[in-house]
Parts: sequence; structure tokens; C-alpha cells
Amino acid sequence: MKTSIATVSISGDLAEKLQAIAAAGFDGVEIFENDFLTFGGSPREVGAMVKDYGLEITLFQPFRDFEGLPEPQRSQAFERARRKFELMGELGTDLMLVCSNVSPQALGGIDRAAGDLHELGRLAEAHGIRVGYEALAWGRHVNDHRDAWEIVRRADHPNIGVILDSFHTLSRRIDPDSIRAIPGDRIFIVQLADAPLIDMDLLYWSRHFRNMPGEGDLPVVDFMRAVAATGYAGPLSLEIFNDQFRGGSPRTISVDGHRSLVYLMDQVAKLEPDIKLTAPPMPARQEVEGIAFVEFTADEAEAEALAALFTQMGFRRAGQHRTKAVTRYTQGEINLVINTEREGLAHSTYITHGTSAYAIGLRVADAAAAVARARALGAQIFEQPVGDGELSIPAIRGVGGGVIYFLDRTSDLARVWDIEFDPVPSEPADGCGLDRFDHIAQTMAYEEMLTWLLFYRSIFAVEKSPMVDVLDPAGLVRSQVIENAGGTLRLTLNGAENSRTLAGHFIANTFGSSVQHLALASDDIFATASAMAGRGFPVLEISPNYYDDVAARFGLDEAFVARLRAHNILYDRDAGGGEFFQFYSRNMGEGFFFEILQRSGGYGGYGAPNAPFRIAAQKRALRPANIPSR
Ligand SMILES: O=C(O)c1ccc(O)c(O)c1
Ligand SMILES: [Mg+2]
Repeated sequence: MKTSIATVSISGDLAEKLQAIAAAGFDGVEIFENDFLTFGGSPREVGAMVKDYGLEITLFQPFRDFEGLPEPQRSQAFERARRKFELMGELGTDLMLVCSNVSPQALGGIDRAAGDLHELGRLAEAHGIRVGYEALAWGRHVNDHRDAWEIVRRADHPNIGVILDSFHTLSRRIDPDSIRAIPGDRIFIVQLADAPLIDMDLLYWSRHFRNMPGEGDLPVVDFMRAVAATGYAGPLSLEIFNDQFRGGSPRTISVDGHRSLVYLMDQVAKLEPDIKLTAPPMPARQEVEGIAFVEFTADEAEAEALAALFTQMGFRRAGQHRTKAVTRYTQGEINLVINTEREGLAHSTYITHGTSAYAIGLRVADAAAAVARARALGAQIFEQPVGDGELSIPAIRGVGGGVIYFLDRTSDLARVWDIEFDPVPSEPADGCGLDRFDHIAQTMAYEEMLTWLLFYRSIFAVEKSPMVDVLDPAGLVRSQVIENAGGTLRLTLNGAENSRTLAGHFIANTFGSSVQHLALASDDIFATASAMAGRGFPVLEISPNYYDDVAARFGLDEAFVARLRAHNILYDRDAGGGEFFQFYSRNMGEGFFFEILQRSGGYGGYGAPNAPFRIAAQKRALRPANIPSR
């Protein structure tokens, strides 16, 4: 498969764009005419620059308002086309996109359009150019790829073909299987984009909200399966109009784009084995069986404070690393690790971000396969020197430069605690009833959310649910759940739009994205809360007003509400009667905290209705010096 991306998809000037596109591994670019017009160099210089970056120009676009015009506009349109063909010769590209006419002057009529395109085909042929015709979803007379194809078929000229664009087809809910009727060699190029489902004007939706395949809600995989079934084997080209991407990092957006195409074709190739389009071979998305551990980096003083908190939560010190300043704490199936080493990534992370939960260990069926897949998808592999008697644990870099380690049951990795750690037998065994990780919450700038959504979705067998808005008194925080069917991996990504929100404040204070809270599950939250209170756990105090409201909302009896209130437990119930209980620690240092929760009756959510109350309580509890301005 040949990958391509339209220059309009990323930010920067033409040179910056080309550099980022080439570095991300694309084979080609669509030159969007504006990017060329606003550039200082001549057409030949642009052509040479593209080649110097090892890229080819897959398409020159867009050519607007051509077909079905009355005279004299019709002749003028042909003259315009002739000039662009000459320009394309100098640029060194042979494919032009004509998008369907949106002009009020366009007369309509399939045969009139076909006649115009036939004549354009003859002109194009004389210049060694091919022309692809694309139906814009908001075209005046042609807004459906089936009509565009009928026009191309009737134009009956070898230099005239059709261009398919997933957005135009899927935004109008046109059945993508209708593409299977088009001969693959009549499709001149395929443009790909996804988009979130938002009910809005098609043109506005297309020009501002497109995103990479896999980041949105459109059935791009079904679209691509149909394209592949035609025998099409040309470039797959991203054409993403997105306000956020235009202002984003060219490098990040290009890397995301390349990953989205590789992931898309991996899905298509696994569903449609007999296609001409190929995808880089890679293992299937990994099933995550559970969270094996979370590792903190800290200095000695903060490690002591953290360990004291763990003890208040019922954890016991279970092991000391044989050669490193690394300690393991356990309770139920939960492993927490504190690393105070003075070298390696733990230390450099400490220096840049302070005390933080910088590494996550995931249990998977095959750790080597997980890394192989991540590598094929352009993830950064993490390796650091392995000491005597230590295991080399396969790992990749994740959110905020943190690490994701992979452990499996079939290799020595299953025995990592026995191999690398000495047991600490003297500690008492009784805990507070915390049993397992429920979820990990990672906080990041809003602009990063799609990047990490695509990262997780492409590497792991997880799905996303709709983004929800969480109201912080100082602004909006978006929350995106990523989870698997069994609930053995649950992540929440929180995107802060400004630095005055609690989440934004956390990013500013820790100099980047990272894990902001860990949620641990108990099967008896009242018993857990009592036991932890007995050990001096610093619970986050919830406003009494909350309890009056929650009692009224759910019709709770007084004694029950009194118990919730006594333990500062927040409550939620879903439509199926599933119940959810949660309480929090006060914030540590820069804003990290723990959540303790219990799910019952199949409750699948995360207590989103309670988030504003939790945030308000955390803001009240902040030390005065720590209060964000406002
Ligand atoms: O928004 C537009 O005008 C536009 C132009 C060219 C395209 O290929 C497209 O999909 C949309
Ligand atoms: Mg298009």
C-alpha cells in the first residue's frame, strides 16, 4: 500500500509540512493549491523539494466549479484547466482533482457533465494529465459518488476517472457497498477521513471537524473494505480538514496520520484477505488481561510520604529489588512500586515531572507480540540497560513519555517479582479490602486526546465510548473512556482546555501529561472506608449539600445517606439499577490522588455525574498557595 496525505491536513509552511510528512513515513503528498500559492518557490522548485524529501505528488487539488456551466463560463473553465495542466507539468504530477460544481450557475444534467468531462479528458491527455472527479457532499447537482461514477462512466475517456472520499460518502450515510460496483482501475485516488458524529451542516462539518480514520465515528473500515474489493491498488490519501490539526504539531499529526492508515489497512486486510492492497504484517491487537503494576518515581522524602499513604490504604511492603532502590507494595491483586533510583528513566522523569506514576505494567497474552504490533504502528520502543539478574521487560513509550511494560504468563516475565525482588516477610498481611485496579486516569492537554485515543485503539483490543464533558468551575475538561469488554483494561483520558481547571493546573505543575489518579476497587466500600479511616487515610471531604441532592435524586433512605456522608462516599446509579460508590484521597504534591470505588449490579460507568462535586472538593482542599488563580 502506498500512503499519502494532503498538505492541508497539517500546520506549518510547505517545507515544514513536507519534512514532517516524509519523517512520518508517507510515500506521497496531495498538494493543496493554496499551500503552493502561498509558498515563495516556483512550481519547479516545489516539485524538486517534494522529490528531495523522497515524496511524490499523488494529486494536485482542488479544481472547482467546472462541469455543467453555460457559456461564457464554460470556455473560461476550460482555459483555467489548461493553465493548471501546464502548472502540473512543472510540479511533476499527473493527477488533478475536479470536485463537483457548487456554483449557482451550474446547469446540472448527467450527460452535460459527462460531455464536459469527456472534452476535459482530451485536453488532459494532450498534457499527459489524468483527471479524477469527486462528488462533494454539498455539490449543487452532484453530491453522491454513485452519480459521480455514472458521469465518469458516460464521459468514457481513459484520462477521466472517479475520486472517492470517505467523508463525502459516509457523511451522507450512502451505503459504502455501492462502491463495489465501480471497476478498481477507474478509481484514480482514494481520500480518507473520519469525523465525530455531530449533527451539523455538511460543509462546516467537513471543513472543520474531520479527523484521522479511527479517531472518529464514521464506518471508514466498511468504506475501505468496499474500495479494496474493487481491486483498487493506488494510494490511500488522508485529506483532513481540522482546525485543531492546523494549529497542532506537524510532526505529531503526521505520525498520527500514518498510524491511522496502517491501522486501517491492518483491519481491512484481516477482514478481506483477497485484496490487492497490502498492509504491513503484524500481530492482532493485544487483549489486555489486567494491570500488573503501576510504578512511581520519587525522591527519598516523597517516597516516604507515598509509602505512608499506601500503608494508610492497607498496602504492605512486599518486596525490595535485589539491586535497585525499588520497593513493591501489594494488596489483593494490586502492585504499586516506588522507584528512587538516581539514574535511568525513573530519575529523568522525576527531574522533569516530579513524583509521578510514570510506568504501567500490563498483562498480555504475548509480550513480544504486543511490542511487535506497537512497533509496526510507529510506537516508540523503550529499552534501557538491564542489570545482572534482571529481566528485559518489553516496553513502549506512552502518554507524556511514560512507559508501558508488557508482562505475559508464558515466559520468565510471569515471575518478575520472584526473580528481581527479595520478599519482606515481616509485614502484617491484613489490608483494607482493596482488591484490584479499576482504572487509570491520564490527564493531558485537550489537543492530545485524539493522538492517545488512536494510540491505544490501534495497539490494544479496546473500544472508546462517547466523550463526556466534565464541568470544572474554571472551565471544561473532556473525558474519554477507553476500555475492553471484560473491564480488565479501563483508562480515562482527561483533556484540559485551560490551565485553571484542576486537570490543567496538574499538567502545568507537573510539566506535561501523566497519570493523575489511580482508581482501586473494593467489594465492600463501607468496610474499606472504615478500615482506611482507622489508619488515618486523608479522605477528600465532600460538601454536605451533595448528600441532600443525591438523596432526593435517587430517593435514598436517610440511614443509607448518613453512611455515605460519614465516609465521604459519592453515589451513582444507572438505568439498569447498577450502583456505583466512590471516595477519594486528598491531593498529593502536584495534584495526584487515589480513588476508591465499588461497582455493583453491572454498573459500567465512571461516576461522571459526581465529577463536578469531586473537583469542587479538591479545589477547596488545596493549600492556599496551590489555588489556581480563580
Ligand atoms: O471542502 C472542500 O471544498 C473540498 C475540496 C476538495 C476536496 O477533495 C474535498 O474533499 C473537499
Ligand atoms: Mg476530498
